[in-house]
Amino acid sequence: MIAWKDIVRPIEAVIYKSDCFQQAIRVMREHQTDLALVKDDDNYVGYCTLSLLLDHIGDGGQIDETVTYQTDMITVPETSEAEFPHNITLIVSENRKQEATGFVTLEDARNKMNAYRLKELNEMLHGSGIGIVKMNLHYEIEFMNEEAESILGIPSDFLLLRNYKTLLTMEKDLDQVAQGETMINVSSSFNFKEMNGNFYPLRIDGKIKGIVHIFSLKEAFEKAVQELDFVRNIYSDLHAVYASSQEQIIVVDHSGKVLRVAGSFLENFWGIETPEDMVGNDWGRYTEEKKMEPDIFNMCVTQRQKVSALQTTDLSEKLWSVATPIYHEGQLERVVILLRNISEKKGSGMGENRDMSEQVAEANQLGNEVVYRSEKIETLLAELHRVAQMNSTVLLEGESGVGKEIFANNIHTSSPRHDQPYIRVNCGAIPEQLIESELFGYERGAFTGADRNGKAGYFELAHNGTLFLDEVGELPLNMQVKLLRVLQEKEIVRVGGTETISINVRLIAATNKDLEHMVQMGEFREDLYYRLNVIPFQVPPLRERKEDIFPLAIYFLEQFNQMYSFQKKFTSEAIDVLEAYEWPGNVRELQNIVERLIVLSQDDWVDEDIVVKALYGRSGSTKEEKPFAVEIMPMKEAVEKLENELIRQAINRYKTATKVSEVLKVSPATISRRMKKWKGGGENANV
Ligand SMILES: Nc1ncnc2c1ncn2[C@@H]1O[C@H](COP(=O)(O)OP(=O)(O)OP(=O)(O)O)[C@@H](O)[C@H]1O
Repeated sequence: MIAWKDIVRPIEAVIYKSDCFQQAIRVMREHQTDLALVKDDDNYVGYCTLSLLLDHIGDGGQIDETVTYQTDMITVPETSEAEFPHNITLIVSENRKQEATGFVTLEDARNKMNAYRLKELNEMLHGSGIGIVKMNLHYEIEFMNEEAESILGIPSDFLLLRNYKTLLTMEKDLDQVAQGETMINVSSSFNFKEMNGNFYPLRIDGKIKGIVHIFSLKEAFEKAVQELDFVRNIYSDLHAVYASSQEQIIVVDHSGKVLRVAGSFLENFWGIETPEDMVGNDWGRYTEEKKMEPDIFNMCVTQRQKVSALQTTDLSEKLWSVATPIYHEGQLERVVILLRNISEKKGSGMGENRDMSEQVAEANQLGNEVVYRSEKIETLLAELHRVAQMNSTVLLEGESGVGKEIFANNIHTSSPRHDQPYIRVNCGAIPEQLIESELFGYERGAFTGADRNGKAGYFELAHNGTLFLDEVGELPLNMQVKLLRVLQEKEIVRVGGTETISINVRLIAATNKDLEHMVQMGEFREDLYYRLNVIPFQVPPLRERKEDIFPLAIYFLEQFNQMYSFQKKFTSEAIDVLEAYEWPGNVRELQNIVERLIVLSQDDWVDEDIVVKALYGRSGSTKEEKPFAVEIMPMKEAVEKLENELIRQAINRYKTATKVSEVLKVSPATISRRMKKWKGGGENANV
């Protein structure tokens, strides 16, 4: 605000109402001014100007006559804001004691105000790259800011009062602006500088008094437009990412006001229909209503660090949250809260919908809980549960470590046989010569070293229950014949015995081999294959159900935390890296990695860096070695990075350069060239 005291000048030339013209001339001469204030006793009642005196004499008046004066004058408090009154020419300011402290004519006041404003504008625009030139209606430059000087490359001393119109080269006609037209986005050049800007008519009291040119260097302008475009693209990309993410992102300012809500909105949790309903509200409102507990925002603000927590909502659902504080110059500015719905991670046990911590607790006891979130596993489990009610043989196929055993166990526990024995046999782990006696048992004295009393085999032990033959593809051919016979006749004869024993067993077989291919190669009996393949199920590899990585990682983390008495947590970036990995070793590999991470991490946070190191055998902190992530970089570099990442992932999955080239539809030479480059120490040398 500009106050009157900032623009008035001291009162010096004063005459009295009763003084004559001669006295007025003397006072003005003495103070070298053309204006004197007129006083009546202690009050100022008007002012007398030199032109008034001249008019008086010109009209034949005498100089010894009593002075005449003007009264279009007001008195204002000196601290009030300078605002221009109508029909007034002179303003006198006074202090609290109502003593006059200064005066100013309206015209002077306007000029001073303009000078102030220009100074302020100049300061505001300092470093902004925006130049301002003000010219009068003769196009003479009357003012230019420092930015204009530096853009034009010529000091204002040299340019002031020069004709801007003749200096500037442009296609448009400045006369039109002088007539009131505003010109936007006009290209012009001056002193070899290309500029882009707007011309405005300058109106004072409704009349056009000049022209203002506001401009920036064209290259800076174009760069800004490109940057804006870039930012806009990133913004819409981010929105697309948010929209497809399974996370909820809430940005809260330091005072607790919700600034932004993005991502898959967790409508079920709070009964809030759209993200907009939340923006502008106080975060405390949601915690007061016990929408989520504990209050992750408060935890983050008080602990002044990134925190994570399992939160319960008022509908008893579970969220896994990470709150990250953002500081600016040491002050907390915002907290970014990332929420994941983990209630949807269903446990399979008898179809209930249980949350993560219950699953963990139970699984710790049982160790056979199926943790998942993907549709694929949901469908698979639903089918397994249906099949579990019957007695049919089930064949579980899938890569090593996908969880076949856990699904087999699940069939048993959800079948009517669940309170009967469940026997698991790893066919690949029993020495060949013992397989028969292990499966079917033996009679006393059947062979040297055998138990004196004889022993029941797995089939007998599993009577009325379930027998799970894991790695069934490892059975030698002669055993396959015997197994087939048992399956057909539903009876066994112990080794060394003669008596047939009826058995009622539900068989589940599993393999990570391609049994059909083995049949073609003569390595597996076709008749047994069809016997086993009554109801086949494919357990999909982890890379085809990436949604399961997060719940599984948290599940194993909790298990190992308990085992090692740790309280470690993943950062969300660490989870991102886990989700981006291809997991050739499937869930077993994930389980092993989580254990390694928990043991290796130095503090309570398992971060991105350590995960990258564990998965790729190198540190994530070296820029080139990070797994692919969107970041701002030169396009060429980004393309190469993407190509490297594609090739790396393809190698992880398909192992050979020929297959990789087939999948990526490039020549094998391209792949091997790139691999050579890595080996030579270039990017992704550790792939
Ligand atoms: N969905 C799951 N939820 C919880 N744990 C799982 C899940 N899937 C696999 N696991 C765990 O991962 C490990 C490997 O699983 P499992 O042994 O069942 O795999 P598999 O397919 O039978 O492997 P293989 O073919 O090598 O025998 C086990 O410790 C198992 O408990």
